[in-house]
Amino acid sequence: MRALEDDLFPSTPGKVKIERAGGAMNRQLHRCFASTSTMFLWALFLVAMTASYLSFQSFVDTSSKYFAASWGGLHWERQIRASAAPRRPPGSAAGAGMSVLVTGASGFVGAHCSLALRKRGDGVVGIDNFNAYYDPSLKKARKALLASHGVYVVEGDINDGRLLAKLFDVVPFTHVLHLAAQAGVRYAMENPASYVHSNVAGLVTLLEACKNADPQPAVVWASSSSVYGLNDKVPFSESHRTDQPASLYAATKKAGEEITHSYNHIYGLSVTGLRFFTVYGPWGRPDMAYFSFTRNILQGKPITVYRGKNHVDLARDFTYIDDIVKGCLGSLDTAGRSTGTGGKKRGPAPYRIFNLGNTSPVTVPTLVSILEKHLRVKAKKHVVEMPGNGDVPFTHANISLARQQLGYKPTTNLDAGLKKFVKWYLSYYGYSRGAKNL
Ligand SMILES: O=C(O)[C@H]1O[C@H](OP(=O)(O)OP(=O)(O)OC[C@H]2O[C@@H](n3ccc(=O)[nH]c3=O)[C@H](O)[C@@H]2O)[C@H](O)[C@@H](O)[C@@H]1O
Repeated sequence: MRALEDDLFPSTPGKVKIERAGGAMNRQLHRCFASTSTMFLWALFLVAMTASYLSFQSFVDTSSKYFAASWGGLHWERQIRASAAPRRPPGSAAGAGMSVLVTGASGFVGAHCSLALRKRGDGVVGIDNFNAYYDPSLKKARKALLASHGVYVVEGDINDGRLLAKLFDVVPFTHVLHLAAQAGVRYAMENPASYVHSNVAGLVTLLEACKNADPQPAVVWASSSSVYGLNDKVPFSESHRTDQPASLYAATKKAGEEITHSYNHIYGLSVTGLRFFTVYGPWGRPDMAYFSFTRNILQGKPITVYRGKNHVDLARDFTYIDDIVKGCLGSLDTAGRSTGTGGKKRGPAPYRIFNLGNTSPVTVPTLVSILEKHLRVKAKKHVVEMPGNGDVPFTHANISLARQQLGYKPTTNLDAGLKKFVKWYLSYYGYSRGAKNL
């Protein structure tokens, strides 16, 4: 059965039939149909134009909303300049002070370093994308803490080259402390693309901005102990093999070391890569074992403890956050200048790599018993063989190079560090007030 619309808007065969029939009546009809189809085409054209206009408008709205809300404008620039201004007393022995762009400033290490820099009088501007890899409310709380000390954190991604260029336009940063990354060894099997996005593409976007900046900043950035991968010579020294990564995470960090080397070589960027060894402490990362174990133990939930082959316990060179902060600030203080300008280097610039570890590995079961002691709760342990998910059986740092060149000297052992972590945890999550709001 033909529908009403079929009669009003005949198909092409119908139109042919009318032409064949001839006659005034048919010509009339033809004109009528011709004008109807022209109207139809015009209507279609108008609908298409309106649709594309509307979608363009919504694109413009969304992006301008994003940019207007996140960055740009005179007020924003004033905030950036104020945050970036060093506040060391004139004539201070430590010099005039640095202006540091800290990426991942609302992350664990980023927040601690930003605060330490600010406290000693350096200028700091943060950038963080507040992604949901772990509870963003913890990142917002760190941001609020930084704001209360006069450190402004821009909400944005290191893949946003326009934003980075704008930041360098507003402030001649002397240093970049690049800590933004997709962290976590095992999560790389779930979301490999996020590692490439942040640790490779994001890194290159950032280095491009640094290379284009005038003056070029010195770059200090977070590599990882995981680059040692299957290396079994202990303790791990910077000269050991790092070409056998055990996870995609490790591979992207190793790629970062090679990528930064090329920017150092071609453009004269001063680069210092820091291989962090399992950093822990207050305001830490909820995805890490010491943190999630604490949460589960307090909630009476079981914890999974991985064990290596032949029932050998896994071990880590757990490093306390305050020691890592000292290593980062020592690296910034000793970083030589970048030598490039206008995309060309004028001479060689420093390229350095340091282990920042604790030099005393502790097994995972020992970590658990220290937590039990400080929490005064017994853990429900579920011991399983380490799955093939990128983990390495142990890490152990040789820190001679960092000691020699940065004056790096870790002073907090795991027991003392976890005591501080537990104190913070209980207070942050309201345990001391009996709220248990986890
Ligand atoms: O040193 C580093 O560079 C890396 O340190 C940590 O990686 P990882 O040492 O694996 O730290 P955790 O995830 O806290 O694991 C610590 C130990 O606990 C074990 N573990 C972890 C989780 C779990 O449920 N059970 C368990 O026994 C792991 O196998 C590992 O031996 C960080 O998560 C990485 O981002 C960082 O780059």
